[in-house]
Amino acid sequence: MKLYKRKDRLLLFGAMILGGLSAALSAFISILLQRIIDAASSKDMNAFLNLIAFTLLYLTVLGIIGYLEAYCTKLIIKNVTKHLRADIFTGVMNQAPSEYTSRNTADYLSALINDIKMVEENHLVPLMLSSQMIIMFLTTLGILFYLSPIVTAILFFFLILMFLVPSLLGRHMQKRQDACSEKLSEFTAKAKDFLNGYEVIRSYSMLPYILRKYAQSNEETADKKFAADKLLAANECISDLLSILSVIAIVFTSSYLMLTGNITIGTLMALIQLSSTFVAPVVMLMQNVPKITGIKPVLERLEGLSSTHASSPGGIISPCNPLSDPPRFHRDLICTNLTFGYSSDRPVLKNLQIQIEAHGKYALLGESGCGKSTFIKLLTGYTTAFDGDILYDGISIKNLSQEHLNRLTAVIHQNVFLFDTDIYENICLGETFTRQQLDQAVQESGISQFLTTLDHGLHTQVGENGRNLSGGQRQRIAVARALIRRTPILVIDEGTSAVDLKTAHEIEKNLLSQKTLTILTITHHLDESLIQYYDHVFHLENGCVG
Ligand SMILES: Nc1ncnc2c1ncn2[C@@H]1O[C@H](COP(=O)(O)OP(=O)(O)OP(=O)(O)O)[C@@H](O)[C@H]1O
Repeated sequence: MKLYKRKDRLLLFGAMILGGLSAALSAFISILLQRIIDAASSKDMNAFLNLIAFTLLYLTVLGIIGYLEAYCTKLIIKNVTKHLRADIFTGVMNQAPSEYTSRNTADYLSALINDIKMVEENHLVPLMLSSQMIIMFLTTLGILFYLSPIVTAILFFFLILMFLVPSLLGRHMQKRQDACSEKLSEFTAKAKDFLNGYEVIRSYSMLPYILRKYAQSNEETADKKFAADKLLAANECISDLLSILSVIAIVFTSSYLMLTGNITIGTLMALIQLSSTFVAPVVMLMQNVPKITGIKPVLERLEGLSSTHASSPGGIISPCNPLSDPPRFHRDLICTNLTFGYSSDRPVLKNLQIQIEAHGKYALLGESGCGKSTFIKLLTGYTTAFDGDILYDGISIKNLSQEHLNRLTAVIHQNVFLFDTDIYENICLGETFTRQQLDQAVQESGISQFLTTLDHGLHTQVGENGRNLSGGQRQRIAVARALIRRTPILVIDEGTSAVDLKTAHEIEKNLLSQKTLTILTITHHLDESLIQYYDHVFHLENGCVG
């Protein structure tokens, strides 16, 4: 994962130059101060008036450079966070299904929101500030040395002390930032779970229990954040103390130098002013370096999720064009000795042998938990980590891209997911279909039966995960979504279970009567009146087909 794209690196360079320029110019205020005081103490009116004009010019230039630098900084933050969000989202969505489901979705949300915020606050901003502070420090050092080498030597002593502190705290800071990011991710998962469970929480009066659990998670998250902040606070306190100490030492030393006639009052004032501009960058660096080093584990985690790292068997899945690119399936789908388990010690499917002829109608029957959905997952490319083989027209699934598989097989799931948009978009899913294709899918899926009751027809909003529709209506959208793509193989995984018996019967009968469609229906029990339409019924028991 590249944190900065080429354009951003140029911008970063520009911002650093401008920041450095602005910092260097700020340091020169001490020289200006020295000249003004010396002109006043020597009663030189001419020099005094010139200095007023110069100061006005100096402030204008400082203001313009300061604004440009701030503008570039904000632009970099915008660009980097935007492309990080894009990279991570693309990476997550391109993971193989088995990899995607191995993590909680809240982990992904936390990476996209919390971790990117952490990168902004603990990497981008401190990095920009640090580079600016380094230039400010070097310029101040040069001026200081020019004014008084003794004072510079004293400041150097404090400087070494100041640099020692962040290097001692850096590793602890890393651990605490990492722990904080993990806790935030856990907290997001819990909050998401509880919010999704709103209805169960209400109907089972479990709010006090949930509030207790939430409070515990909230407290643990706050504690982890506080643990990281405590270390930062200690770091800030030590650096502040050292900076005050160094200013005091400078005031005494330069006053002594003035008492002994070694420097003018203007130089004394300039040295005092410089001591604070010398210390300020060091303090800033002390406070920011641990943040930059501490964010490393978070960056590594984001790297693991980003699109440049994520592995996908078929690469990035691009949408296919249903009109120009018709899929082909003309012989059979064969599973030979198919064995798979989510853990190596507990196989769900054992030496499964199944042959499905093109255009045939098949049913797979089995009790709950016997592995029916797992079988469908394997057919549709969930993972290739199984024994045996799955052959589409003689080609192993391991040699087919995910995109190709998607064009061969459509699944109507029992639990339908709907996007929070209208019915039309939930059917077309971003692809373009003709009016005729859309009408046909709406008709065959049974959507037409309830469409007239909706004010906005196909453009009715379905709400979050389709909450404005009934379970049966949601399932009919899922049927239309699968049908409109005209994939040669259609898998119905209890896909009409939420529809009333009459409608389910009609939809299934209609699908089974389509001659060119290969159908595999997965169910606990089959509608007796439809058995005649099936070429074969498989019985799945203990992971084997009987
Ligand atoms: N992601 C997963 N990780 C671990 N085990 C899983 C996972 N998904 C399913 N299982 C287990 O695999 C077995 C088969 O589950 P599967 O969902 O395939 O059954 P099913 O026949 O479709 O059940 P149902 O008819 O109730 O939907 C079950 O014992 C289940 O606990």
